[in-house]
Amino acid sequence: MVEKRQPIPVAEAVHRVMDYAFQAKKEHVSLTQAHGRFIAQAIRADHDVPAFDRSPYDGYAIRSVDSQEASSQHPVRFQVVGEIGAGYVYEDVVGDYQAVRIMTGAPIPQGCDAVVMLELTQTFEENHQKYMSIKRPFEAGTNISYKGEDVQQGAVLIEQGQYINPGVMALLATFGYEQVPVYRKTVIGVLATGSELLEPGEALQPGKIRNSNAYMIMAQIERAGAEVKYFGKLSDDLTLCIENVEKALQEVDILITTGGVSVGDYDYLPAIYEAIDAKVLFNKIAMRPGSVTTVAARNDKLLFGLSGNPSACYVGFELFVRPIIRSAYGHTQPHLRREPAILGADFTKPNPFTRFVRARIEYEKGKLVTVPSGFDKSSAVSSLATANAFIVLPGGSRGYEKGMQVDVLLLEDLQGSEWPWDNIEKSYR
Ligand SMILES: Nc1nc2c(c(=O)[nH]1)N[C@H]1C(S)=C(S)[C@@H](COP(=O)(O)OP(=O)(O)OC[C@H]3O[C@@H](n4cnc5c(N)ncnc54)[C@H](O)[C@@H]3O)O[C@H]1N2
Ligand code: MOO
Repeated sequence: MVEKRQPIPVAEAVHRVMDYAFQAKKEHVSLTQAHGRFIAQAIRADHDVPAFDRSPYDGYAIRSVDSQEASSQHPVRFQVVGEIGAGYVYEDVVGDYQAVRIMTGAPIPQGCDAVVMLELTQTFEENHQKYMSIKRPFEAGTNISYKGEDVQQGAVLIEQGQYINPGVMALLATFGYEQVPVYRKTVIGVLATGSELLEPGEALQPGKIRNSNAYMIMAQIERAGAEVKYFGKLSDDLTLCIENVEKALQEVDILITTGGVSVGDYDYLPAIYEAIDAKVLFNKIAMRPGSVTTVAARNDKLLFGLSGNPSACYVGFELFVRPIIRSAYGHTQPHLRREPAILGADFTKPNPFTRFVRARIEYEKGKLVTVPSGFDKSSAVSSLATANAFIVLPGGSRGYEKGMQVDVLLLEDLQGSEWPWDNIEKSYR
C-alpha cells in the first residue's frame, strides 16, 4: 500500500519554504557586469546632480539685468568676451553688457544669471570685436539648470536589494561606482530525472521525450536572478540518482530536480531524500498543477523536487523557488505580484484544489483582462510560451464565468512579450 499523502494549503507550503530563507553574501563586480544583478547596499548621492549650474541650451550667458530695456525697436547689444564648451570652465567674471557664448552642458560663468538661446540672438562684428544683440528682456534664472535640481547630495537613490536595470546603471556611473556592491548570485543546481528523457540534440525514439524542463528551469533561475549549474539528466536508477544528488548538493546552494516525485515505481525522490538524510518539508500541496511539488532540506540547503510535468514544474518554480531567490537579495516582497483582472473566457473546470492557470493578461478598454494561454493540463508545454501570468482560482470553487473578477500573478517576461499596440500614432501622441 502506497502511503497516502496529506495535501497542505499552498500558503502553508510557501511558509515552510520561507522558513529556510537566507541572505546572500555580498561581493563587488565591475560596473559593466552589474546589469541584471541586485544591489547589496543603498546608494546615496555623494554630490549634487548637476554638480554645478549649467546651460541647458546652446546660446549666450548674460547678466539678466542688462537685458531689461531690450525691445525690437531698441535691441540691447552685448560684447562677446569668450566662448565655453561643455567640459570647460570660464575663469573670468562677466561684466556689464558682456556675454559668453555657451554650449549645452557648460557651467554658467560667474556673474551671469541667464542664458539666451542661440535662435533668439543676432551676432555681428565691429572692429574685430564680436557682439550679440537681443530684442527682449530675460529674467534672472532663464535657461539655467541649477546645481542639485536633479539629485541632492545625501539623497538615497537606490534602495538595497533593487534590481540593477539600465536606469540604475546610469546612476551608478553618475556617482562613480566603478565597482558595484551586489548580492552574490545564489547557485542553483538542476538535475532532470527519467529514463524517458533525451537531450535536445538527440533524435526522438519510441516512448522517449525531450528533456524540456531542465532548459525551462534554467531560464527561470536566470530570470529570477540566480546562477545555474546544470548536472544533466539521469535515468531512473536509484543508486545513480543518490550518488548524483549527493554530489550535486556539495556544489550548489539549492538543488532542483524534476520528475520522480509522485507515487510511481520509478519515482525515486522520496527514497533519495531518505538516503541522503534530508528532511521532507512537504510532498503534497492542495494546488494544481504542481500538487506533487516536494521540498526537502538538508542542513541549511533546500532541495526542490519539482514535478516532471512541464506546467506543474513551471508553477512549482515560480511559487516556491523564486521567492527564496529574491529574499536572498533583500526583497521583502519576493513573491509574484498579484493584481485583480477580469476573466475574459469561461473556465468551468471544478477546482477542489487551488488552480494556477497559465494565462495571458491584456488591456482591454483600460481594464486588465485575462484568458488561459492554452492547453491547461499539468503535462502541457504549449501554454507556457505565451503565458505572462497565472490566474489563481481558489480551491473549492466550481468554475468561473467570463466577466468575473479574478486574481492574477504576474510573470516577469513582460519585456520579451508582445503587448497590444493600437498603432504607433495613438501610442506616441
Ligand atoms: N497514481 C498516481 N499517479 C500520479 C499522481 C498521483 O497522485 N497518483 N500524481 C500525478 C500528478 S498530479 C503529477 S504532476 C505527476 C507527477 O509526476 P512526477 O513529478 O513524479 O514526474 P514523472 O512521473 O517523472 O513525470 C511526469 C511526466 O512528466 C514527463 N517529464 C518528466 N521529466 C521531464 C522533463 N525533464 N522534461 C519534460 N517532461 C518531463 C514525464 O515523461 C511524464 O510524462 O504524476 C501524476 N501521477
Ligand atoms: O502535480 Mo500535478 O501537476 O497536480 O497535476
